[in-house]
Amino acid sequence: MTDEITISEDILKKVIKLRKSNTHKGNYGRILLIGGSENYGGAIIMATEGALNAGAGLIAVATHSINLTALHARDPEAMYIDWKDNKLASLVPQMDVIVCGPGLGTGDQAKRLLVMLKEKITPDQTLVLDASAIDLISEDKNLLPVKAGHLIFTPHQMEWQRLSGIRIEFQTDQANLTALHHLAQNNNATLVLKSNHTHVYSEYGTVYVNRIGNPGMATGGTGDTLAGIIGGFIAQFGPNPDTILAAVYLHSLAGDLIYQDHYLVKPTQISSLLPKLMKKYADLN
Ligand SMILES: NC(=O)C1=CN([C@@H]2O[C@H](COP(=O)(O)OP(=O)(O)OC[C@H]3O[C@@H](n4cnc5c(N)ncnc54)[C@H](O)[C@@H]3O)[C@@H](O)[C@H]2O)[C@@H](O)CC1
Ligand SMILES: Nc1ncnc2c1ncn2[C@@H]1O[C@H](COP(=O)(O)OP(=O)(O)O)[C@@H](O)[C@H]1O
Ligand SMILES: [Mg+2]
Repeated sequence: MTDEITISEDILKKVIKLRKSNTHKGNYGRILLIGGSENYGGAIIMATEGALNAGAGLIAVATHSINLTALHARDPEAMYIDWKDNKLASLVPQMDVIVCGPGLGTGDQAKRLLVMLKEKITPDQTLVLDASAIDLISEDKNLLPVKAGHLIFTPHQMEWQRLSGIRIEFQTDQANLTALHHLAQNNNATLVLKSNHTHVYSEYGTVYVNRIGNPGMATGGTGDTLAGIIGGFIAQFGPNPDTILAAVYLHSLAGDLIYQDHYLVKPTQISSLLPKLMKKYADLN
Protein backbone atom coordinates (compact mmCIF):
# COMPACT_ATOMS: atom_id res chain seq x y z
CA MET A 1 0.00 0.00 0.00
CA THR A 2 1.18 3.54 -0.77
CA ASP A 3 1.97 5.66 2.32
CA GLU A 4 -0.37 8.60 2.84
CA ILE A 5 0.78 11.82 4.47
CA THR A 6 -1.91 13.63 6.45
CA ILE A 7 -2.09 17.34 5.63
CA SER A 8 -1.79 19.30 8.88
CA GLU A 9 -2.43 22.86 10.02
CA ASP A 10 1.34 23.58 9.88
CA ILE A 11 1.05 23.87 6.11
CA LEU A 12 -0.88 27.13 6.48
CA LYS A 13 1.84 28.81 8.51
CA LYS A 14 4.44 27.55 6.07
CA VAL A 15 2.71 28.81 2.92
CA ILE A 16 0.79 31.96 3.92
CA LYS A 17 3.21 34.88 4.22
CA LEU A 18 2.73 38.39 5.59
CA ARG A 19 2.69 40.89 2.74
CA LYS A 20 5.64 43.24 2.41
CA SER A 21 4.98 46.97 2.24
CA ASN A 22 6.77 47.64 -1.06
CA THR A 23 4.54 45.38 -3.15
CA HIS A 24 1.61 45.88 -5.51
CA LYS A 25 -1.12 43.79 -7.15
CA GLY A 26 1.36 42.62 -9.80
CA ASN A 27 3.27 40.77 -7.08
CA TYR A 28 0.31 38.60 -6.14
CA GLY A 29 -0.34 36.99 -9.48
CA ARG A 30 -2.63 37.34 -12.45
CA ILE A 31 -5.35 34.74 -12.77
CA LEU A 32 -7.86 34.03 -15.51
CA LEU A 33 -10.94 31.95 -14.75
CA ILE A 34 -12.81 30.40 -17.68
CA GLY A 35 -16.29 28.95 -17.23
CA GLY A 36 -19.92 29.79 -16.58
CA SER A 37 -22.27 28.82 -19.39
CA GLU A 38 -25.79 30.24 -19.66
CA ASN A 39 -26.99 27.76 -17.02
CA TYR A 40 -23.97 27.56 -14.74
CA GLY A 41 -23.05 31.20 -14.12
CA GLY A 42 -23.01 30.62 -10.37
CA ALA A 43 -20.14 28.15 -10.70
CA ILE A 44 -17.73 30.64 -12.23
CA ILE A 45 -18.83 33.36 -9.79
CA MET A 46 -18.11 31.04 -6.85
CA ALA A 47 -14.71 30.14 -8.33
CA THR A 48 -14.01 33.86 -8.74
CA GLU A 49 -14.95 34.51 -5.10
CA GLY A 50 -12.56 31.75 -4.08
CA ALA A 51 -9.67 33.26 -6.04
CA LEU A 52 -10.42 36.81 -4.92
CA ASN A 53 -10.76 36.00 -1.23
CA ALA A 54 -7.66 33.80 -1.37
CA GLY A 55 -5.74 36.92 -2.39
CA ALA A 56 -4.98 36.76 -6.13
CA GLY A 57 -3.59 40.15 -7.26
CA LEU A 58 -5.48 40.54 -10.53
CA ILE A 59 -8.47 38.52 -11.63
CA ALA A 60 -10.02 38.21 -15.07
CA VAL A 61 -13.08 36.11 -15.86
CA ALA A 62 -14.01 34.76 -19.29
CA THR A 63 -17.63 33.71 -19.26
CA HIS A 64 -20.93 33.81 -21.16
CA SER A 65 -22.08 37.42 -21.48
CA ILE A 66 -25.28 36.65 -19.58
CA ASN A 67 -23.19 36.38 -16.41
CA LEU A 68 -21.63 39.84 -16.56
CA THR A 69 -24.12 41.73 -14.39
CA ALA A 70 -24.24 39.07 -11.69
CA LEU A 71 -20.45 38.76 -11.67
CA HIS A 72 -19.88 42.49 -11.34
CA ALA A 73 -22.66 42.91 -8.80
CA ARG A 74 -20.97 40.31 -6.57
CA ASP A 75 -17.32 40.87 -7.40
CA PRO A 76 -16.51 44.25 -8.98
CA GLU A 77 -12.83 43.48 -8.33
CA ALA A 78 -12.86 40.96 -11.20
CA MET A 79 -12.36 42.01 -14.82
CA TYR A 80 -14.65 40.49 -17.40
CA ILE A 81 -14.24 39.29 -20.96
CA ASP A 82 -16.94 37.69 -23.10
CA TRP A 83 -15.77 34.14 -23.71
CA LYS A 84 -16.62 34.56 -27.41
CA ASP A 85 -14.34 37.60 -27.74
CA ASN A 86 -11.31 36.91 -29.99
CA LYS A 87 -9.16 39.03 -27.66
CA LEU A 88 -9.33 36.23 -25.08
CA ALA A 89 -6.62 34.35 -26.97
CA SER A 90 -4.18 37.24 -26.47
CA LEU A 91 -5.10 37.55 -22.78
CA VAL A 92 -4.20 33.93 -21.99
CA PRO A 93 -0.39 34.29 -22.33
CA GLN A 94 -0.41 37.28 -19.96
CA MET A 95 -1.64 35.22 -17.02
CA ASP A 96 0.26 33.33 -14.31
CA VAL A 97 -2.57 30.93 -13.58
CA ILE A 98 -5.62 29.81 -15.50
CA VAL A 99 -8.55 27.99 -13.92
CA CYS A 100 -10.75 26.35 -16.53
CA GLY A 101 -13.94 24.39 -16.03
CA PRO A 102 -16.36 25.56 -13.33
CA GLY A 103 -19.75 25.72 -15.04
CA LEU A 104 -18.04 25.59 -18.45
CA GLY A 105 -20.50 23.00 -19.80
CA THR A 106 -19.60 20.59 -22.55
CA GLY A 107 -21.05 22.33 -25.62
CA ASP A 108 -19.27 23.52 -28.75
CA GLN A 109 -18.19 26.86 -27.26
CA ALA A 110 -16.62 25.05 -24.30
CA LYS A 111 -14.67 22.80 -26.69
CA ARG A 112 -13.51 25.81 -28.71
CA LEU A 113 -12.21 27.41 -25.52
CA LEU A 114 -10.19 24.31 -24.63
CA VAL A 115 -8.73 24.17 -28.14
CA MET A 116 -7.73 27.85 -27.83
CA LEU A 117 -6.18 27.21 -24.39
CA LYS A 118 -4.20 24.28 -25.72
CA GLU A 119 -2.77 26.50 -28.43
CA LYS A 120 -2.02 29.58 -26.31
CA ILE A 121 -0.86 28.26 -22.95
CA THR A 122 2.87 28.40 -22.22
CA PRO A 123 5.33 26.44 -20.03
CA ASP A 124 5.59 29.25 -17.48
CA GLN A 125 1.88 29.00 -16.66
CA THR A 126 -0.15 26.82 -14.32
CA LEU A 127 -3.48 25.42 -15.46
CA VAL A 128 -6.12 24.21 -13.01
CA LEU A 129 -8.60 21.93 -14.78
CA ASP A 130 -11.93 21.37 -13.03
CA ALA A 131 -15.45 20.08 -13.65
CA SER A 132 -16.61 20.34 -17.29
CA ALA A 133 -13.05 20.85 -18.57
CA ILE A 134 -12.22 17.44 -17.14
CA ASP A 135 -15.33 15.92 -18.70
CA LEU A 136 -14.43 17.33 -22.12
CA ILE A 137 -10.88 15.97 -21.87
CA SER A 138 -12.34 12.61 -20.82
CA GLU A 139 -14.20 12.52 -24.12
CA ASP A 140 -11.20 13.63 -26.18
CA LYS A 141 -7.70 13.36 -24.66
CA ASN A 142 -6.34 15.53 -27.49
CA LEU A 143 -7.94 18.52 -25.78
CA LEU A 144 -5.46 18.34 -22.87
CA PRO A 145 -3.38 21.56 -22.91
CA VAL A 146 -0.04 19.76 -22.70
CA LYS A 147 2.14 22.88 -23.05
CA ALA A 148 1.19 24.17 -19.58
CA GLY A 149 4.10 24.23 -17.14
CA HIS A 150 2.01 22.69 -14.40
CA LEU A 151 -1.32 20.93 -14.71
CA ILE A 152 -3.57 20.56 -11.68
CA PHE A 153 -6.60 18.31 -12.06
CA THR A 154 -9.36 18.83 -9.47
CA PRO A 155 -12.02 16.19 -10.22
CA HIS A 156 -14.53 14.73 -7.82
CA GLN A 157 -14.66 10.93 -7.86
CA MET A 158 -17.19 10.70 -10.72
CA GLU A 159 -15.18 13.11 -12.90
CA TRP A 160 -12.03 11.13 -12.13
CA GLN A 161 -13.85 7.94 -13.12
CA ARG A 162 -14.63 9.55 -16.48
CA LEU A 163 -11.10 10.85 -16.98
CA SER A 164 -9.08 7.88 -15.74
CA GLY A 165 -11.48 5.07 -16.56
CA ILE A 166 -11.13 3.82 -12.95
CA ARG A 167 -14.49 3.14 -11.34
CA ILE A 168 -14.98 4.88 -7.99
CA GLU A 169 -14.76 1.66 -5.96
CA PHE A 170 -11.38 0.85 -7.58
CA GLN A 171 -9.81 4.31 -7.10
CA THR A 172 -6.90 3.15 -4.94
CA ASP A 173 -3.78 5.25 -4.43
CA GLN A 174 -1.72 3.00 -6.68
CA ALA A 175 -4.29 3.00 -9.47
CA ASN A 176 -4.71 6.78 -9.23
CA LEU A 177 -0.96 7.41 -9.36
CA THR A 178 -0.56 5.18 -12.39
CA ALA A 179 -3.42 6.93 -14.18
CA LEU A 180 -2.05 10.39 -13.33
CA HIS A 181 1.37 9.46 -14.60
CA HIS A 182 -0.13 8.16 -17.82
CA LEU A 183 -2.25 11.27 -18.27
CA ALA A 184 0.49 13.76 -17.50
CA GLN A 185 2.91 12.50 -20.15
CA ASN A 186 5.79 15.00 -20.00
CA ASN A 187 3.96 17.50 -17.83
CA ASN A 188 4.37 18.43 -14.23
CA ALA A 189 0.97 17.34 -12.93
CA THR A 190 -0.96 17.09 -9.67
CA LEU A 191 -4.25 15.35 -8.99
CA VAL A 192 -6.56 16.76 -6.32
CA LEU A 193 -9.14 13.98 -6.05
CA LYS A 194 -12.07 15.41 -4.11
CA SER A 195 -14.21 13.41 -1.72
CA ASN A 196 -15.07 13.56 1.99
CA HIS A 197 -11.32 12.92 2.43
CA THR A 198 -9.69 14.63 -0.53
CA HIS A 199 -6.41 13.05 -1.68
CA VAL A 200 -3.64 14.98 -3.39
CA TYR A 201 -1.32 12.98 -5.68
CA SER A 202 1.95 14.29 -6.98
CA GLU A 203 3.13 12.80 -10.22
CA TYR A 204 6.24 11.57 -8.42
CA GLY A 205 4.28 9.26 -6.19
CA THR A 206 3.60 11.21 -3.00
CA VAL A 207 0.07 10.93 -1.65
CA TYR A 208 -1.42 13.41 0.80
CA VAL A 209 -4.78 13.11 2.52
CA ASN A 210 -6.98 15.83 3.93
CA ARG A 211 -8.80 14.49 6.97
CA ILE A 212 -10.76 17.65 7.85
CA GLY A 213 -13.92 19.00 6.21
CA ASN A 214 -17.52 17.95 6.81
CA PRO A 215 -20.79 16.89 5.12
CA GLY A 216 -22.18 20.41 5.46
CA MET A 217 -19.83 21.10 2.53
CA ALA A 218 -21.83 18.79 0.28
CA THR A 219 -23.44 21.77 -1.46
CA GLY A 220 -23.18 22.64 -5.17
CA GLY A 221 -20.35 25.13 -5.65
CA THR A 222 -17.98 23.98 -2.89
CA GLY A 223 -15.66 22.45 -5.48
CA ASP A 224 -15.91 25.49 -7.78
CA THR A 225 -14.81 27.56 -4.79
CA LEU A 226 -11.85 25.23 -4.15
CA ALA A 227 -10.69 25.53 -7.78
CA GLY A 228 -10.64 29.32 -7.34
CA ILE A 229 -8.78 29.09 -4.02
CA ILE A 230 -6.13 26.79 -5.50
CA GLY A 231 -5.70 29.23 -8.40
CA GLY A 232 -5.49 32.22 -6.06
CA PHE A 233 -2.89 30.48 -3.90
CA ILE A 234 -0.75 29.46 -6.88
CA ALA A 235 -0.92 33.05 -8.16
CA GLN A 236 0.54 34.33 -4.90
CA PHE A 237 2.62 31.56 -3.44
CA GLY A 238 3.85 29.75 -6.55
CA PRO A 239 3.10 26.44 -8.24
CA ASN A 240 4.49 24.01 -5.71
CA PRO A 241 2.89 21.09 -3.84
CA ASP A 242 2.75 22.93 -0.49
CA THR A 243 0.66 25.71 -2.06
CA ILE A 244 -1.92 23.20 -3.28
CA LEU A 245 -2.01 21.38 0.06
CA ALA A 246 -2.50 24.66 1.93
CA ALA A 247 -5.40 25.63 -0.34
CA VAL A 248 -7.10 22.25 0.15
CA TYR A 249 -6.64 22.41 3.92
CA LEU A 250 -7.78 26.04 4.30
CA HIS A 251 -10.97 25.38 2.27
CA SER A 252 -11.93 22.54 4.64
CA LEU A 253 -10.86 24.43 7.74
CA ALA A 254 -13.14 27.33 6.80
CA GLY A 255 -15.90 24.78 6.15
CA ASP A 256 -15.39 23.24 9.60
CA LEU A 257 -15.49 26.60 11.37
CA ILE A 258 -18.81 27.44 9.67
CA TYR A 259 -20.18 23.94 10.36
CA GLN A 260 -19.66 24.37 14.11
CA ASP A 261 -22.85 26.41 14.31
CA HIS A 262 -24.50 25.98 10.88
CA TYR A 263 -26.31 22.91 9.55
CA LEU A 264 -24.85 23.44 6.09
CA VAL A 265 -21.94 25.34 4.66
CA LYS A 266 -22.61 27.72 1.79
CA PRO A 267 -19.62 27.88 -0.57
CA THR A 268 -19.71 31.68 -0.59
CA GLN A 269 -19.43 31.63 3.23
CA ILE A 270 -16.18 29.68 2.87
CA SER A 271 -14.76 32.37 0.61
CA SER A 272 -15.86 35.17 2.94
CA LEU A 273 -13.95 33.62 5.81
CA LEU A 274 -10.62 33.26 3.97
CA PRO A 275 -9.05 36.73 4.41
CA LYS A 276 -9.49 36.59 8.18
CA LEU A 277 -8.11 33.06 8.42
CA MET A 278 -5.15 33.93 6.19
CA LYS A 279 -4.32 36.91 8.39
CA LYS A 280 -4.26 34.64 11.44
CA TYR A 281 -1.76 32.23 9.85
CA ALA A 282 0.38 34.99 8.31
CA ASP A 283 0.71 36.58 11.76
CA LEU A 284 2.15 33.31 13.10
CA ASN A 285 5.24 33.73 10.86
N1 LIG B 1 -24.30 27.00 -9.30
C1 LIG B 1 -23.77 26.43 -10.38
O1 LIG B 1 -23.76 26.99 -11.48
C2 LIG B 1 -23.16 25.08 -10.26
C3 LIG B 1 -22.66 24.49 -11.41
N2 LIG B 1 -21.97 23.33 -11.37
C4 LIG B 1 -21.40 22.86 -12.64
O2 LIG B 1 -22.21 21.84 -13.15
C5 LIG B 1 -21.45 21.07 -14.08
C6 LIG B 1 -21.68 19.59 -13.76
O3 LIG B 1 -20.99 19.24 -12.56
P1 LIG B 1 -21.54 18.24 -11.44
O4 LIG B 1 -20.41 17.94 -10.53
O5 LIG B 1 -22.79 18.80 -10.83
O6 LIG B 1 -22.05 16.98 -12.25
P2 LIG B 1 -21.37 15.55 -12.49
O7 LIG B 1 -22.35 14.76 -13.28
O8 LIG B 1 -19.99 15.67 -13.04
O9 LIG B 1 -21.19 14.90 -11.07
C7 LIG B 1 -22.17 14.86 -10.07
C8 LIG B 1 -22.56 13.43 -9.73
O10 LIG B 1 -21.40 12.61 -9.52
C9 LIG B 1 -21.65 11.67 -8.49
N3 LIG B 1 -20.53 11.60 -7.53
C10 LIG B 1 -19.93 10.46 -7.12
N4 LIG B 1 -18.95 10.73 -6.24
C11 LIG B 1 -18.94 12.06 -6.07
C12 LIG B 1 -18.15 12.92 -5.28
N5 LIG B 1 -17.18 12.48 -4.48
N6 LIG B 1 -18.41 14.24 -5.35
C13 LIG B 1 -19.37 14.71 -6.16
N7 LIG B 1 -20.15 13.95 -6.94
C14 LIG B 1 -19.94 12.62 -6.90
C15 LIG B 1 -22.96 12.06 -7.85
O11 LIG B 1 -23.92 11.10 -8.26
C16 LIG B 1 -23.30 13.40 -8.41
O12 LIG B 1 -24.68 13.56 -8.64
C17 LIG B 1 -20.01 21.51 -13.94
O13 LIG B 1 -19.67 22.41 -14.97
C18 LIG B 1 -20.00 22.25 -12.62
O14 LIG B 1 -18.98 23.21 -12.53
C19 LIG B 1 -21.72 22.60 -10.13
O15 LIG B 1 -20.42 22.97 -9.74
C20 LIG B 1 -22.75 22.93 -9.06
C21 LIG B 1 -23.03 24.42 -8.93
N1 LIG C 1 -18.98 14.90 3.15
C1 LIG C 1 -17.98 15.73 2.88
N2 LIG C 1 -16.94 15.87 3.74
C2 LIG C 1 -15.93 16.71 3.47
N3 LIG C 1 -15.83 17.47 2.34
C3 LIG C 1 -16.82 17.36 1.44
C4 LIG C 1 -17.93 16.50 1.66
N4 LIG C 1 -18.75 16.61 0.58
C5 LIG C 1 -18.18 17.48 -0.26
N5 LIG C 1 -17.01 17.94 0.25
C6 LIG C 1 -16.07 18.86 -0.42
O1 LIG C 1 -16.81 19.75 -1.27
C7 LIG C 1 -16.21 19.85 -2.54
C8 LIG C 1 -17.14 19.31 -3.62
O2 LIG C 1 -16.59 19.47 -4.89
P1 LIG C 1 -17.46 19.24 -6.20
O3 LIG C 1 -18.16 17.95 -6.12
O4 LIG C 1 -16.59 19.52 -7.36
O5 LIG C 1 -18.56 20.43 -6.03
P2 LIG C 1 -19.17 21.46 -7.08
O6 LIG C 1 -18.80 21.01 -8.46
O7 LIG C 1 -20.63 21.42 -6.83
O8 LIG C 1 -18.61 22.80 -6.78
C9 LIG C 1 -14.89 19.09 -2.46
O9 LIG C 1 -13.84 19.96 -2.08
C10 LIG C 1 -15.16 18.07 -1.35
O10 LIG C 1 -14.00 17.66 -0.69
MG1 LIG D 1 -17.12 20.34 -9.23
